[in-house]
Amino acid sequence: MHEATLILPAPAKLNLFLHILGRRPDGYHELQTVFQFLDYGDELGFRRREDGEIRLHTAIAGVPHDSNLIVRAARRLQQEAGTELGADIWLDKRLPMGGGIGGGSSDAATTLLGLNHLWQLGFDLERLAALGLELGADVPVFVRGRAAFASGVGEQLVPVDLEEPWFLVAVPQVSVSTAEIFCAAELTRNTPAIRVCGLPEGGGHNDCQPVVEQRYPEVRNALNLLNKFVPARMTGTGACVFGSFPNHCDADKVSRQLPATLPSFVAQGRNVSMLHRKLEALVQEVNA
Ligand SMILES: C[C@](O)(CO)[C@H](O)COP(=O)(O)OP(=O)(O)OC[C@H]1O[C@@H](n2ccc(N)nc2=O)[C@H](O)[C@@H]1O
Ligand SMILES: Nc1ncnc2c1ncn2[C@@H]1O[C@H](COP(=O)(O)OP(=O)(O)OP(=O)(O)O)[C@@H](O)[C@H]1O
Repeated sequence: MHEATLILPAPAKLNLFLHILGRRPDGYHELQTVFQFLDYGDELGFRRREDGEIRLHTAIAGVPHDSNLIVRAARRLQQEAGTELGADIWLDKRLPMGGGIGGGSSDAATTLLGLNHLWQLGFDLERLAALGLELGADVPVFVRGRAAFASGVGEQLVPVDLEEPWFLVAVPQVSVSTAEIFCAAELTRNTPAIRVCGLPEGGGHNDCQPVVEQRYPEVRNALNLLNKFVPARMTGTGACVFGSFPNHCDADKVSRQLPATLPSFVAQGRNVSMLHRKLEALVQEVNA
């Protein structure tokens, strides 16, 4: 990482609710959700190469180099731009995999924006979000960097201005496959569409939660534990569960009461992604 010339965050997201409205003929699900970013995430380092090679120097156990979303995002951007430049990339992985907090998708988005900057491509967010959607349904929101009400398969985004509470995120020690939950016969797919963009009255619900609770006792236990202190909900297709607090101190107090078998972290909800804050600061530095 110390050889990197550009270091950027890849923040986590929460799905504050997740309604499944139906299934499309291609198997993807129509959904409605609200995404908010956390001020906690992975960190990526980049350095330009002149020989066109894309080299990720940090391995993730179980993910081959060429399947890593970081490498796939870099190659896709390279191809789209027709550039002969390449990159060395380093990753400080902090987000749990299969946690429903979007780690892989956020890494991909940071790669698209980071290399767009490093290679001076000048692609706008619209174009980068379209490339991101080819890599995963959750990538566009990370590319756009604004808390959003999402519909379609998660790619139709309307920015929303939410409160920015502190969240306690508990991390059950299990990885949940998004595809497995969306394929589940018992998943309900008939929540009526809400018409106003934002949080529904009562905060909505997560249709994936009952399915995951049934199949993964670790997630059920985490919800039971957290529910003793605060109304708890699962994010995305799990495994992480969260509750919100008005300040850091209250969230921290509860986190210290959770058993050692259930790791957790405290982070603030953010309407503007840390990635975009950092890139805007870089651009201002250059212009100063
Ligand atoms: C559950 C969410 O995390 C909510 O933010 C996302 O919708 C999932 O986004 P993601 O992890 O980027 O998902 P992808 O990598 O595109 O898809 C993983 C798998 O989830 C299923 N999938 C995903 C999104 C969607 N709207 N409908 C689906 O049915 C598909 O079976 C797909 O094979
Ligand atoms: N850079 C990466 N970081 C994490 N996972 C990656 C990466 N590249 C590829 N993957 C693969 O993607 C899978 C999903 O990872 P991810 O951490 O994004 O899950 P998630 O938090 O459940 O995502 P989402 O909320 O988008 O469903 C992993 O199990 C892994 O096989």
